[in-house]
Order: sequence, then structure tokens, then C-alpha cells
Amino acid sequence: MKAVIPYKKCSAKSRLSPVLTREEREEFVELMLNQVIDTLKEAGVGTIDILSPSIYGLENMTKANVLLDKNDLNEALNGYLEQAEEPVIIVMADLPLLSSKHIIEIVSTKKDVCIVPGKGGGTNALYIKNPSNYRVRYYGSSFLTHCSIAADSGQNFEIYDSFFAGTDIDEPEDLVELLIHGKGPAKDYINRKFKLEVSRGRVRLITL
Ligand SMILES: Nc1nc2c(ncn2[C@@H]2O[C@H](COP(=O)(O)OP(=O)(O)OP(=O)(O)O)[C@@H](O)[C@H]2O)c(=O)[nH]1
Ligand SMILES: C[C@H](OP(=O)(O)O)C(=O)O
Repeated sequence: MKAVIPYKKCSAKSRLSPVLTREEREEFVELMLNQVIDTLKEAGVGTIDILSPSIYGLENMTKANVLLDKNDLNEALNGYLEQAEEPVIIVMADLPLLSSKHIIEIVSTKKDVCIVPGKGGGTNALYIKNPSNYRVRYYGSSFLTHCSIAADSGQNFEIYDSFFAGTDIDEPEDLVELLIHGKGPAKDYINRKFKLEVSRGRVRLITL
């Protein structure tokens, strides 16, 4: 089994631009990437590949292999899956609440595919036992698409239901979850820039 993390640092996380500058977003995604790598290592994953359109931000990466592919996210991942000869877990780089326990449970599935939904219809992680028989289609409601792709190709699948694994950091309100539940460098980075406003209703983010 091996893991692949698609990653693009350049101008990353544009949906956080109302609250973070480009430079800050690029620093922040690097911290999240490193946490995801550490989580995979802690779970005992031996091979970790980062699949990126550019070497930008990965020049000094020593904890994982760096594979460059200028194609878009789906084309790059499908090229990777086509060549893979062992089960693959695709893990997005924006999951600072993901833990090694989640990874161990996801890859223990008895099904052919295990799908971890993300907020708003996305797919945060995807474990595929027969990668050469599966193709991804991220963006839009990719969670539903990935369920259909498994079903249509005769592969049974499990949906891994977890609030923490399901919390990808895309929008300012997601930073609230990171501040409440997170730990480590990504949470510390956000903690230096924002605080929580606790009143009636949902906890909100306030810029310091
Ligand atoms: N290899 C590769 N990875 C990508 C590409 N675009 C995004 N990613 C990665 O795919 C995962 C999901 O991407 P998004 O959540 O849309 O992140 P993003 O593109 O930085 O964010 P937005 O600009 O807000 O859409 C993250 O791990 C990104 O780093 C790409 O073109 N190629
Ligand atoms: C790549 C995309 O990420 P989101 O925009 O949902 O975070 C998806 O999961 O399909």
C-alpha cells in the first residue's frame, strides 16, 4: 500500500483569500502538508508520494517522494493510478485534523474502495485496492461521483464517516474547526492570526 498527496503550493487556497494573503496561504498549506505526511508516517505508511505540478515549495522535501506532473489534478492522479501496482490511498493536503487512527481504519476496509467525504460534497481521502481499475473525478460533488465510479465499475465501497477526517480547510469558517479541534504547526499558525468569538450560535473567527 502506498499514499499519494496531490499538492499545489502556488497561490493555494484561494478561497481563504478573504482572510489570508497569498504569502500566508502558501505558508499555511505547507504546514498542513507536513502534518498530513507525519500522520501517514505515524500510521506506518511506507511509501508517501507528493504529486505536484511544480517543485515550488518542495525543493527541500525529504520526508516524502516528490513526483512532478503538470497536468490538472484529475489527469495527474489518474496517470498515477494507472501505473500503480499496489493499493493506493489518495489523501488531500488540507486535512490537519486527520489522525493516524483514521488512516489505519480507512486502509483496513474489507471493501474494494473506501471513500472519505469532505465538506460540501468533496472527497478528502480515497483508498483504492485495485488502482488500475479506478479513475478519479475530483471537483463538483466528487464524493457522489466517486461512489458512482466504484459502483459502475463493479467495485464495492465503504463510506468512512468522520467529522475530523471530513474537515478539509477550504473556507474561512473551516479555520474555526482547526482552532477548536486542531493541534500542531498548522493550528499554531492560525492561532497567531485569529481568535474565536464565542457568543450565541456558532463560534466565529475574528482577525487579531
Ligand atoms: N497535483 C495537483 N494537486 C492540486 C492541484 N490543485 C490543487 N491540488 C491539491 O489538491 C487538493 C485539493 O485542492 P483544493 O482543496 O481545491 O485546494 P486549492 O486548489 O489549494 O484551493 P482553492 O484555490 O481554494 O480551490 C489539495 O491537496 C491541493 O494542494 C493541481 O493542479 N495539481
Ligand atoms: C478537489 C475537491 O476539493 P474541495 O474543493 O471539495 O475541497 C474535491 O474534493 O473534489
